Order: sequence, then C-alpha cells, then structure tokens
Amino acid sequence: MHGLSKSFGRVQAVSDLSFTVEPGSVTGFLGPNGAGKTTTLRMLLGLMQPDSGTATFDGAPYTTLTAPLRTVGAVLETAFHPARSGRNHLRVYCRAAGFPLSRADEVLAQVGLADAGNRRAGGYSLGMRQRLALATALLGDPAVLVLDEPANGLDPEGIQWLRGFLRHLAHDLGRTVLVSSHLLSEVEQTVDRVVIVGAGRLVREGSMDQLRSGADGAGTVLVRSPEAARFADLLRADGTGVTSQDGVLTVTGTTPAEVGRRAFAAGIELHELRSRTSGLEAIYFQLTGGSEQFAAPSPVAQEATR
Ligand SMILES: Nc1ncnc2c1ncn2[C@@H]1O[C@H](COP(=O)(O)OP(=O)(O)OP(=O)(O)O)[C@@H](O)[C@H]1O
Repeated sequence: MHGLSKSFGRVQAVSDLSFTVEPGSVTGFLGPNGAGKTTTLRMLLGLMQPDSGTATFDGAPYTTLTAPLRTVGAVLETAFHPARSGRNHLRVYCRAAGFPLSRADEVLAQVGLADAGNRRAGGYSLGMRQRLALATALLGDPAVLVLDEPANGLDPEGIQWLRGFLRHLAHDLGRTVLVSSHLLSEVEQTVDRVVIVGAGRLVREGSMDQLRSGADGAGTVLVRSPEAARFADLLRADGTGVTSQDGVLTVTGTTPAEVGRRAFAAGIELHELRSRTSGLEAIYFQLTGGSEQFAAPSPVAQEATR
C-alpha cells in the first residue's frame, strides 16, 4: 500500500497509509473497530477506489492482474447459497475460473471439510462457513492470502487449526498471508509481523519481537538473581540505570536479551529475566489508545467527570 487514502463524507476512513507485506510470513493487520482495516482490504482487492494512493501486488493493481485467483485469495465476508452443498459451491467457482472440478475436493480436504462437502452450506456452523470461505480463497492456489477477521466464529480448536494452517502456508510454502483482526491476543501466536492502524493511520509496523521488546524497542527489564548486588554493580559500572529491591533488579533502557548477555558473560546466575512491558495487549492499547472512532468512555474517565 502506498499513500492510500479514502473518506466517506466527513469520515476519513484511511489516511495516507503505506506499508508492505512480505512473502514467507504471516502479517497481522491490526486496529480497533473502525480503524479502516476493511476499507483498506477492499481497496487492495479492487472492490473500492481509493481517493489517492495505490495498492499493488508486486507492482500491479488487483484490477490489472492477468490471473487474479492465482495471485490473491481473499476472504472478506462469508456468503453462500444456503441450499447448495459446500462441494457444489466450490465447483461453481471452479467452472467460472476454468479450474478442474477436482480442485473443489482438494481444497475441501485442505480445510478439513472433506466429510461435510455434500452437506448444504446453509446447515454449516459459523466455523464451517469460515472454512468453506477459506477453501474458496484457496481454489487458485494463490501466492497471496488476505483474510478479514478469520478467527470470528471459530472455536478454540478451530483457531488453533487456522493458526497452524496459515503458518504452514507462509513458512513452508512461502506464501504471503495478511490477516486482519481487532484483537492482538487473537492473532498473537499466529503472526510474525504486525501492521497496526488507528483512525486510518499507520501506528506501528514491525516484527512481533520488536513489538514485544517494548513501545520504543528498549524498555524496563526485571531480573531476579542470587547475585543481585554484584550484577547491579557491574551494570552500573557502564552507566546502565539499575534499582534494587529484595534481590530484584529493575534495569532501564535495555532489553531482556542484552541483560541476559551481560549476566552470561559475567557468569552470573539468573532466576528470572523478563520485560516489564511484557503485556503485549497493553502495548497494543497504548499504541491505538484514543484512536477508536466509537470508543466508549473508560470507567476511569467516567468516574473522573462525576
Ligand atoms: N461504505 C461506507 N460508507 C460510509 N462509511 C463507511 C463505509 N465503510 C466504512 N465506513 C467508515 O469508515 C471507517 C472505517 O471503517 P472500516 O470498516 O474500514 O474499519 P475496520 O477497521 O475494518 O473496523 P471493524 O473492525 O469494525 O470492521 C468507519 O468509521 C466506518 O464507519
């Protein structure tokens, strides 16, 4: 995406948004409700015209792709003819796209619906519908997979299956996978990278490791060690900020990896080493806080105005 913008009347849904999604990894496209995720994905897939900017696949806009279904598979919303079986639903798409009808059975098996292929899609559970939508997106064996809130309606087992499946597509088959969600916790274990948006703007782009290491890359690290005093002296010797209480050191402006390295080099035994900014969800809220378009006032704010 390069400089994408879109407004609806006075609502600026997407504002000068630029980011890149790479093959071989699963990227989470995150932001609170109304942040502009669906609008962005619709522009990416040529379903909506941006006011300005471009969304391209290897440099080509969706509408100019010569084999769109082989390039991109997408699940934006799940709608099926209720009386049609899952298999027939897929066969209709095979026929329209010129794929062999046997592709329908292949993708049904891929998403774990082989046994339900002959049943009416209208009788499918929400989770099964999600799987059928995913199967439809996979028909062209596309290089890029775009999924809007795919975990919606899935039970924990389904979410775990989806996690493994998406990671397999990206890591083992080198596909590009972009998954939107409004909950970081929902995709935390699935994604390698995140693109976080708030109020239509890019808030953060980077790896999960970068996000975990704190809002600005270096944070506060807690260390428990039977040799706390010696370690504190060693860290202080080169100007690192350290406070000590009850054998627990609070080290500022660094990362757990760096502190661990220093301890290892000095042969100091550690019993605990963790980032104080370990609450990923807290970082996410901090990054997107105040950007939710229809945010309810927080209980604290309500309290304060009483
Ligand atoms: N067709 C439309 N007409 C008018 N306003 C729209 C339209 N589509 C989206 N919007 C508005 O644009 C903003 C972004 O919406 P969008 O659906 O892209 O957000 P989202 O991040 O996908 O949110 P959610 O997680 O709730 O789906 C919202 O304020 C929404 O009300």
